[in-house]
Amino acid sequence: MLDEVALNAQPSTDKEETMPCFQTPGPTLTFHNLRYSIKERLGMFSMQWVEKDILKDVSGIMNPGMNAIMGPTGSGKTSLLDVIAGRKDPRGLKSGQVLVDNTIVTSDLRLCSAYVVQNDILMGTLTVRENLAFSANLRLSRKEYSSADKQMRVDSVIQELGLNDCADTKIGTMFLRGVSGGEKKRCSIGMELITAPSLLFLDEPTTGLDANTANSIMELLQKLSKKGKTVIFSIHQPRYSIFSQFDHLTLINKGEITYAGAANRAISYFEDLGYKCEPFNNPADFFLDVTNGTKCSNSDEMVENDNPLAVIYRKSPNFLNVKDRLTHISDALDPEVTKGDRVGYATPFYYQLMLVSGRTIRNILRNPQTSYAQLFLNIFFGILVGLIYYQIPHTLPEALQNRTGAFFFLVINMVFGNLSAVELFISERVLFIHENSSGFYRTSVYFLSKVFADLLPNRILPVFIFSAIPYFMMGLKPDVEVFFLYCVTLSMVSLSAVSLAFLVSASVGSFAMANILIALPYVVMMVFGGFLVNLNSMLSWMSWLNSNPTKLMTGDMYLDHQEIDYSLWGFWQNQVALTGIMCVCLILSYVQLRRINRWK
Ligand SMILES: Nc1ncnc2c1ncn2[C@@H]1O[C@H](COP(=O)(O)OP(=O)(O)OP(=O)(O)O)[C@@H](O)[C@H]1O
Repeated sequence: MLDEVALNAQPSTDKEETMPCFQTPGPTLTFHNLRYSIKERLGMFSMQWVEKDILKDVSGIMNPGMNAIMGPTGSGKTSLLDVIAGRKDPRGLKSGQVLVDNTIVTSDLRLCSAYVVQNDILMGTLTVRENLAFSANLRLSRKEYSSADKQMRVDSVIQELGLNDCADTKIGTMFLRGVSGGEKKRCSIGMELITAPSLLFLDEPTTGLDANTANSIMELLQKLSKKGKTVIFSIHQPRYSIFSQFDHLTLINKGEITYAGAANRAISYFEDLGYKCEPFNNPADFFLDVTNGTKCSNSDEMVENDNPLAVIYRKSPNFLNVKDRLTHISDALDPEVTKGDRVGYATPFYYQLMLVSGRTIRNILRNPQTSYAQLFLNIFFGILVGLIYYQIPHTLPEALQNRTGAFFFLVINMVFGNLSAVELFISERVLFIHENSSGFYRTSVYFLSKVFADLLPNRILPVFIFSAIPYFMMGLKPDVEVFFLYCVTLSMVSLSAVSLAFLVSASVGSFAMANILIALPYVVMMVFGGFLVNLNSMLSWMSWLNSNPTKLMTGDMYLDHQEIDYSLWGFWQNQVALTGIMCVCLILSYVQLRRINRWK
């Protein structure tokens, strides 16, 4: 399906459109008096919350070029980047505005600007080219770009980023060695460059890379900035060759700006304040030392303050100049005109579903361990049950005991054999959040692609194989209709178990939590299912927990003895109940996926 890029050249008829944002040359981004706070509990068990400001009255201007945000760990550089990129929870923004080319932007800016996250988030089983094609197919409108255009865009991004040699190499997973760290970072940048954005945000693009790779990534960004793009990035401790590529530098400490202006004037700014950068010292290290307070000033002007450099910066000509420009922009601002509120998906629902399902299937085929294990487990347990209960006799007491035992075993296997479904949304949670919040596809598309690509191949087909083996080995009724009903019942049990696993998977972010949550209802159902505990002796106040005992179908005599309704409706009401459980769990899973917090 990913090859769609080369196949389908027909124009789209859907009515969706992308926002034609920020064409070259890159926009100027300004931010005014940003105050961003988070809520923190007073103590571990306290019910009281306090507000902590992580950005305090921050203002600035970023023009086309290389704009670096630097500061010590925890100073707020990622928070500033996220707020101006519209990636941070808007509820935390207590005051301030972000403008792009003098127009207010909403947090939907994230859907039409490019943001490269710190930890590369790519589909590991796909090649570099396939990942880029996925981005191109979903994020370029079919009205404006034919398949050939998209193909050309992918090729030119590969060319531009120097990815020719690894274009057809897989990214790599835990089990599969793939491209190098630098190539992965380039591919992550390429995923964003596919839309030819003129505004590009990057969170610590050099972290985790060796010096040379970091340098080449920054050279690449500089090349883009020279073409007129506005490149804004946070960076921790760059070497000199990287620092010398910055056009504009914002230094931040404890959520306040301590310097903002031309990067090559920062040294003289601090020298004027009495700080001396020794010869051969890396200016970037020098600035961090100054901001951290590790370096002392000879100046008497330093005031006794929690963040003295921020106080001094606010009185500096640099800041007064920024303030002046921001006031002019604010005065000319039309509050009715906003950017970012016309943002829609570039491609229609069915097209997204086709591409995302295609990728999911391709991922399963290239990472088939779970599917093989599922199939093997089903065949193994099918034969095991068949051997244990081989040709069940028709005479009492074995007829009854073996049949109830066999059915209990079959149902338990259906339930516990599907525990692997809990990993479905957990393992790809970060990828889903990133792609969904970047406007690749709708939540419903991702959910349905998982349902189609997992339920059918992994959960229904193996059940039929599993069901058939013991059925004939046990010597149950050789009747097509009865065999069909037996398969339907086991499939429904399997689907209900998978749906419950989906719900848990969509609700929590860790496997440990998922295992605890999934085991609980199964154990309760097993105990109160009527097989392990005599229902008649069950405490009356707990009897509401017991499920319909008609699940134990062990022959007319046994059913009569147990006062079980084995009429037509008596049988089908179990299927209806299982279908109900499945539908409720699937709907709730979708609701949970929608509720996942996409904000940082
Ligand atoms: N969503 C959040 N919840 C709680 N605390 C947060 C949140 N976002 C940021 N913070 C806090 O705000 C402060 C600034 O965080 P931020 O990640 O912006 O710093 P940073 O300069 O990028 O640090 P680093 O270099 O270590 O990534 C930190 O103390 C951090 O713990």
